[in-house]
Amino acid sequence: MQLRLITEDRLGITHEVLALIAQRDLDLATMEMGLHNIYLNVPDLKPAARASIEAELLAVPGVKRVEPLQLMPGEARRQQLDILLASLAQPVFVLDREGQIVMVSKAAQRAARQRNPEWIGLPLSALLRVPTLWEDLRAAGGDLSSLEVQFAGKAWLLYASPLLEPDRGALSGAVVTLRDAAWLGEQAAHLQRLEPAGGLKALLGESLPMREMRARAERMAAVDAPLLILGETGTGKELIARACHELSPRAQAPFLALNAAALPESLAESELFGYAPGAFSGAQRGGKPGLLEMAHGGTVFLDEIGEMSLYLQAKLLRFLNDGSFRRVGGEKEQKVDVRVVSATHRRLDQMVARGEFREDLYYRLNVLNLQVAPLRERGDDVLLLAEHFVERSARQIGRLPPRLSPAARVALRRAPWPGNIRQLQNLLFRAVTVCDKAELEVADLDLDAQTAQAAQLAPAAAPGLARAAVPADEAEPASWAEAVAAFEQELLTRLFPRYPSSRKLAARLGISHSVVAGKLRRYGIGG
Ligand SMILES: Nc1ncnc2c1ncn2[C@@H]1O[C@H](COP(=O)(O)OP(=O)(O)OP(=O)(O)O)[C@@H](O)[C@H]1O
Repeated sequence: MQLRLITEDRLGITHEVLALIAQRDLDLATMEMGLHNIYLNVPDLKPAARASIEAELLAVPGVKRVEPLQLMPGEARRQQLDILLASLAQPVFVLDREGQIVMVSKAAQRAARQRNPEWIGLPLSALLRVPTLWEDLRAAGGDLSSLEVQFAGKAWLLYASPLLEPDRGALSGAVVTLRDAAWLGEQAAHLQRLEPAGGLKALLGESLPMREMRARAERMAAVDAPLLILGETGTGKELIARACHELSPRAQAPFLALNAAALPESLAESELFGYAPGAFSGAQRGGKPGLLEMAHGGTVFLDEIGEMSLYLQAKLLRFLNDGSFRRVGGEKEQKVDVRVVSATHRRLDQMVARGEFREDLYYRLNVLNLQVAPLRERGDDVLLLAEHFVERSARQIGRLPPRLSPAARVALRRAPWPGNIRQLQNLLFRAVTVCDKAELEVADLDLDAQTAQAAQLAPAAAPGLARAAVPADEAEPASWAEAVAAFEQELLTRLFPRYPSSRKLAARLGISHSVVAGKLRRYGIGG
């Protein structure tokens, strides 16, 4: 039987309690002390004898209360620790000051498929076959992160935190956690998910192109094949890719995105395929898994695929052909199961014709495809989205959402939106944060010169929205020359944000620089 004595803080009280137990000829298995507490484990004490010993203990000066106890505090702590070690999802090892294992999580045993491995007392360096592990850990003050090691036949990343002596701060051991590529993938997916997921419901819009696109996306999400999403910049291609992942059987595994245009070739390669130990000088000694490994079982979204170098295109093609690849600087073939969803604002078919994109890769990526309509072809979705963004921006900064004046609605509806939904979203966020009026006027919208001009060029002003809702491209041109001018202006307005100089535009369109410069001046594009 176990007892807890609540006592005063009096010198000699413990001796008197021990003497009393000894007088009764009882065997004391363990005893623990705390402030105002004495814990006794007396196995031979029978419940029937409890009342009499309690009376004797209470007679000791300073003993205030005596209670039965389920578990001694040390035993309770050990049980809690066992539960903790069993609940950790990753292999965890607690090391002593010699780098020897003193505690192990159940996940480590599960990973190694061993029920009662004899690891306690073994140096972790021997188990992980990294002879210098403890020296390296000590040199790093017990603090190491993402060192690649082999354990139970697969690669893990090792993270260590120091255990320090309370007074001297010297290293008294370390807690070492092993994390696999899938865990890293989940973390990266959380970090990449800037907006709450919401499947196809997150894709607002009731226009015919949007309804058709959602229906098609729903069908394609379920088919486990590469998907290519085509559409202008800012039309929601990434949102659609996420929605397709969430609706697919891979929804529980990570969705990881790489923007091929945002990184130089070598960085994009190591991000996507990872690198092997010692691949670069200065890189982490143990190598690093890439997005493909981290997204195993899930989806990798390759944005701006049209910007991918020919070298990376070849490497990606090989992966799409047989699911295998090598890390940068690595010898070993890796095999993973990942669905590739890619997107571009470029005409890949034309790039193929010009030899800028591999034809074989184009067909591999384009097994399924989705075409996303630009905002100017989505009719009244502009207003629906505008109200949504006004509401959301107001909520974010904690103010009441302003109304859109009728004239502001007409202007929004007529603008060509070369940057599509992203442009609309940014413009309204700016307007809602800068202007504190209850109604946003056209002037508050800060439509840039091109957008404002195009809004004015659109069909005659209408009092209601019904007439104003006619898209600019459906208006009857007065003459051939006006139609050509409208086309040129629309094309240059749309391309200018991506090729923001007459030289870049001329190179993109394959015409002379002076012709482009003249037209930009004529249409007042780019200042
Ligand atoms: N239908 C929609 N409903 C609500 N928000 C949308 C919709 N489409 C896009 N958005 C929002 O617009 C912004 C741009 O979308 P996204 O990044 O998906 O476009 P994108 O086509 O991938 O752009 P880029 O070509 O530049 O990579 C995001 O903030 C997204 O949440």
